[in-house]
Amino acid sequence: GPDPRKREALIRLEASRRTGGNMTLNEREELLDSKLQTLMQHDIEAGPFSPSMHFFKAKRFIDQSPVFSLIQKMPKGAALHVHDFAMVDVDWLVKNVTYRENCYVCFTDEQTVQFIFSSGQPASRPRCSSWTLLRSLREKIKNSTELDNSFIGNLTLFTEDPDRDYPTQDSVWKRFEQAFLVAYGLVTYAPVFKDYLYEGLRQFYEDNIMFVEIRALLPATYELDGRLHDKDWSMRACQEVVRRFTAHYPDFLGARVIFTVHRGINATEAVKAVEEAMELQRNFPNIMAGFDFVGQEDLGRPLWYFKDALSLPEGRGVNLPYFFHAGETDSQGTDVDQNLMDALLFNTTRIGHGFALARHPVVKEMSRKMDVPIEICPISNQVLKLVSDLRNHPATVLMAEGHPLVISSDDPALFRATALSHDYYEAFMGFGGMSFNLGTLKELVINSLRYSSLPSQRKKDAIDVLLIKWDKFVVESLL
Ligand SMILES: O=c1[nH]cnc2c1ncn2[C@@H]1O[C@H](CO)[C@@H](O)[C@H]1O
Repeated sequence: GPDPRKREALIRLEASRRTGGNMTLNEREELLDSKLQTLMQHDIEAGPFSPSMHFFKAKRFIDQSPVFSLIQKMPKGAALHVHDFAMVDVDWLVKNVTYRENCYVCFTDEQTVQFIFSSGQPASRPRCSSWTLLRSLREKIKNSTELDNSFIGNLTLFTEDPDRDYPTQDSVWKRFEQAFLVAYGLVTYAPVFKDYLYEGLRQFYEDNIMFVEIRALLPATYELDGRLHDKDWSMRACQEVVRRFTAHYPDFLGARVIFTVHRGINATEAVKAVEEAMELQRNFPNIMAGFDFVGQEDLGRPLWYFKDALSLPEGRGVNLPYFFHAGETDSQGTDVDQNLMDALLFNTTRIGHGFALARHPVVKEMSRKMDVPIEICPISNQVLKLVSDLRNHPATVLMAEGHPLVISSDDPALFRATALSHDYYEAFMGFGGMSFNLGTLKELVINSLRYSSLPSQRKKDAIDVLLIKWDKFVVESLL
């Protein structure tokens, strides 16, 4: 029969390969780890949470889990994959922003709403009721709770029965893009744009995050009289807000912007976008991190279609880092399914999602050799219907193999999730079950800074600060 010692050695070898498997834990960390293992065991056995449960149903169970509360207190380093207008809990948008002066609402024929701030009656829009000043509407209906709840419903995807409400990927993506449009009129009002970013950083900081990279469309912002501001204004606004925030919270390291455009644009528009990105990179080197495409990958153009635009920086000797979304798809063998390969050929710094990676063995090897990490966003992948049971997520395999990766949250506000903690919980409990331990979490949080776009010295300092925070977290969690 098999040699038991050889069996032991193989088990240890395999454990050492997985994410965090090679982390050496000190005595205190070992203590916390055994406590953590007990808590995990309890969550797995006592239920009713299971990684097969949709996040919208699982959330109230996760919220009561002691593992979750430990993860909330854990310093999480950086959030590297989040979208501009999906950062702030929508309660803030409704309770704070829509209660400001000069806020108008109109009701669309698709059961949704639009907002605008204006000093006078705004020009009416097609397929939308005439604009009503929210203050007058609220005075008229007296009790605004129902109205406010309907706004919250419009701004998120949250529902009791996600499978009934979103039967297909296309239907959930349609609602998803609609929700961004509802927020649009609020967050592009210039004063709100700044306040939104500040509040977003505050909510991320509160979730024990030190640094954020934001995928931002940088749309024109507007003033009460309709005057518009351009991307330079938005970048300066980001710079100013980040400075103000870090002055107030000195242990926060800041935020950087990955300029994004929709992948539905044509080749000429792409050239213009890449040129704009190069200019932003030149003018705002501290806060600008690079360039990416967004939107539903299956419906958009493949990366290879944009090859001329994407080759411009190299041709001009300009450094424009790429952070491409790729492989956020179930399609196989289509042009879009080549995006993973092309992202690497264009020297992407990281890969957003990479859900299709397991089906591309050569790309997988390349990304490992090039040390290009995959940004895994478990809740987003579940809500947008790439996977239902998280135990079937390709990240289970990637983490078992110790593939370079980071955990992020994509659009926490739309999923009613915390900045990063719910995604960490889902990844931790879903992708590894009892095979994960404190070392897994430690490697994930270190990865988040290691694979950030911070320049190397700042990165080193950031990891030092993180490790000090980590030790403090370990000690405090043992009390
Ligand atoms: O997971 C994602 N994949 C691709 N695009 C996304 C994802 N989440 C959000 N957006 C895109 O980001 C824009 C707001 O900045 C949204 O309009 C949406 O198209």
